[in-house]
Amino acid sequence: MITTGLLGGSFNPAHGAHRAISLNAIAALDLDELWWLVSPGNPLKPQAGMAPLPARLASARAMARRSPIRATAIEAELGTRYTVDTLKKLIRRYPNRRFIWIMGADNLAQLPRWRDWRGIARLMPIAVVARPGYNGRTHAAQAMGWLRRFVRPADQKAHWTDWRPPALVFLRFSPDVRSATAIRQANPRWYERYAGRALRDPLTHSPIGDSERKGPA
Ligand SMILES: Nc1ncnc2c1ncn2[C@@H]1O[C@H](COP(=O)(O)OP(=O)(O)OP(=O)(O)O)[C@@H](O)[C@H]1O
Ligand SMILES: O=C(O)c1ccc[n+]([C@@H]2O[C@H](COP(=O)([O-])O)[C@@H](O)[C@H]2O)c1
Repeated sequence: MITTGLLGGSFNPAHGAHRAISLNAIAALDLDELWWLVSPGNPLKPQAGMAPLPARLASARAMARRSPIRATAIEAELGTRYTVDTLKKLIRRYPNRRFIWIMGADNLAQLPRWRDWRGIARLMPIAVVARPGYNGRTHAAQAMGWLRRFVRPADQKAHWTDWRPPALVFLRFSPDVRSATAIRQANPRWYERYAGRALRDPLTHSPIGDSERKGPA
């Protein structure tokens, strides 16, 4: 079994905190690999301000260099946008892997708005990474109303492959305030440096569509 963490995101763009939490999660959860699932489009985020997928994937590839992190836009190939659909397909497609879903505490807060979020928790264990400004108890009260009974002690995190989902573990690394929002505010045209690149997905080797390279509306 190849243990594989999954960090889904917009990566608009990828930044140092993505890398830092991923490397820390690899160590904490004893992962063989961690995949960044660069989303074709978060169903809850507006299209406006979202850089083209090839630029976001290119930024993720650059940020993941020389590490066990693999940046992929596999959802574009699978034709999925909702996490529950993606995870079902990945489990079917990679039977020799054991997956764990990883997300920042900000995403735990909005999890009840995701399609079939309890179904997601039944598919694989979930690791929630602390993020400055998001306190699990106050911000994620709704999600925790159901998930609290499945919380595992953090000191057992390396044994997550023994857990039968639903199972949830909280990971606390040194707090990292970096965010894609701050990067976009400082440099709204960050994606221009990646314009015009022919791109193959590092995981699936499929060409990544470049239909709208112009940039955010
Ligand atoms: N500084 C951070 N600490 C903990 N988790 C983070 C941090 N930055 C991003 N994440 C997590 O990484 C995943 C992908 O994040 P995303 O691509 O949305 O970056 P972001 O910085 O949150 O973007 P934006 O500011 O545009 O919302 C999410 O699960 C998010 O919670
Ligand atoms: O499945 C859903 O309903 C759903 C709703 C909102 C976000 N997600 C996923 O959550 C992950 C984090 O997204 P983001 O934009 O906050 O980086 C990414 O993989 C999205 O596809 C999934």
